[in-house]
Amino acid sequence: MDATVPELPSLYSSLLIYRLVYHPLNRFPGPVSARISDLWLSLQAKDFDWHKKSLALYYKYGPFVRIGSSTLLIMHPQGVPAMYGPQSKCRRAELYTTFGAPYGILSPDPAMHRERRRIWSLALRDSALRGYEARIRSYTKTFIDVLSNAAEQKRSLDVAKWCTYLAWDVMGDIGLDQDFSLLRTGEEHWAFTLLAGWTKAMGIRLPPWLVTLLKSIPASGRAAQKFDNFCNAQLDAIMASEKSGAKSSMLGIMISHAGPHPSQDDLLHLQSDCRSIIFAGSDTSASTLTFVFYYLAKHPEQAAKLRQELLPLAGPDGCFAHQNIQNANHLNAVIHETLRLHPPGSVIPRQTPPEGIEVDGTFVPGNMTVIGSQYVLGRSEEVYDRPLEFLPERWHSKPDLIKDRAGYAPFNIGTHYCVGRPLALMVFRLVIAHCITQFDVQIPLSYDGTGFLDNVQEAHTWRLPNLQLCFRSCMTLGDVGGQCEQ
Ligand code: HEM
Repeated sequence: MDATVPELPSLYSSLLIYRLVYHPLNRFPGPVSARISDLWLSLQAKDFDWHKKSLALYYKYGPFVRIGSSTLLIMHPQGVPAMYGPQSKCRRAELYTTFGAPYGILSPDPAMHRERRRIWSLALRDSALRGYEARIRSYTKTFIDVLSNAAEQKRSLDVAKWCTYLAWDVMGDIGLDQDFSLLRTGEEHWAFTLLAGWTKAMGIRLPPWLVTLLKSIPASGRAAQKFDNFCNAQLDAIMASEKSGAKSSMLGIMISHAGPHPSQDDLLHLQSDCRSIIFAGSDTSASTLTFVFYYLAKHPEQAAKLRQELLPLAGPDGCFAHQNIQNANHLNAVIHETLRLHPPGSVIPRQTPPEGIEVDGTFVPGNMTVIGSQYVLGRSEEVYDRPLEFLPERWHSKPDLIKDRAGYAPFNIGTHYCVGRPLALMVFRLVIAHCITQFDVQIPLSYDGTGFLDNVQEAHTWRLPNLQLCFRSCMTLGDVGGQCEQ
């Protein structure tokens, strides 16, 4: 029977007493208000600095912190295999239902996820990646033209903005067979501005029931609908060209898999996967490249080391083939070290199985939401020696600087690990190799760059502030010398 209005106070008091006194997560420490309401997390996340706040919780309470009525933050390296690993029985948490599920690769249904993942893997297998390589090089060349222009004029440029344009152009072309020309025109595209607004709103981490409610309100649902329409239009455009035989993009490969007469379900899967290509593949790559350039500007000795490793691997025209650099130790180490310190998509929720899970001897009850934090693990003395320093050598010549390898999983592990990992790494290697062998990266004289890390925001992926850096052609370094002005 439904509770009547006079019964509501006693219902809420019982709920309050249960959450405060009898709840199975009660033995875990954490702020008292977090025990009472899941809105506590949204209030913390609303300033888009949850990464800093979770680190503060780790320092105050340790690796297990209760951050919601039934939500536990687990910042223990062994929590990674326990929550996400191949043997883990944890499932995707309810949050995923707000990402357009039940269709596409983000579906919480294991069988549906397996099938969509198989199709994504076809679009990202080695032979497909080889087909994408020349296109990545072509956008890298346009990116280098932008850097060269600024270098010739001895002015700095906003690396965060240009890396974002590069990432969007690459994903647009490889993912959707569309040249959005952001690098060439230097102009934003409205669809990406919309997506940025939407991911930022998602970064507030409202409880899933509230997100669903807000999406049903016409005004707030309109932006999401406009973005969905944009994605669906991309799909329609490729389907039209598919009929004339073009299968050169990830989405094209997925469409061709559905056959000449896709069912309504096939279409819904493709629409959802089209959104995932855009959502998962662009901001993640843009922020990683931006952080790489930031660290190379701060650590010129690392840039020199990279150059020394890479120059002998270049072809006669100065270009790099991915197969020649994919095993370059220091290049890979710079990427790993950057992802260790700034993992995009660090907060990944899971639901524990009814029997619960064990993390290094600590029992976590069943049917709870558990969340890891790669950001915190990347800064933990339990996982790394000198965790706050940028030391790529820990990934090859100084392995002692890593204490527990289980803690490093920026692409996640297990059934849901990032299917785009090989593509992302290929893009990073090609862009970094071409840029760092042609340019020296510097922080301008009049801008010390210290505010950059402080002002980075976290909203599912990173939201980056302006990062002004100078690129100086390696050829001209000798004759002019010194740093450029902002
Ligand atoms: C720096 C680059 C990237 C990072 C750090 C990253 C990270 C991640 C992480 C942590 C997950 C796991 C999410 C979960 O368990 O729920 C994931 C999943 C996923 N990523 Fe990435 N990603 C990156 C780039 C890409 C790219 C370029 C693409 C697309 C081409 C992509 C597509 C996906 C997809 C589709 C999934 C869902 C996989 C599944 O559910 O089976 N990612 N990514």
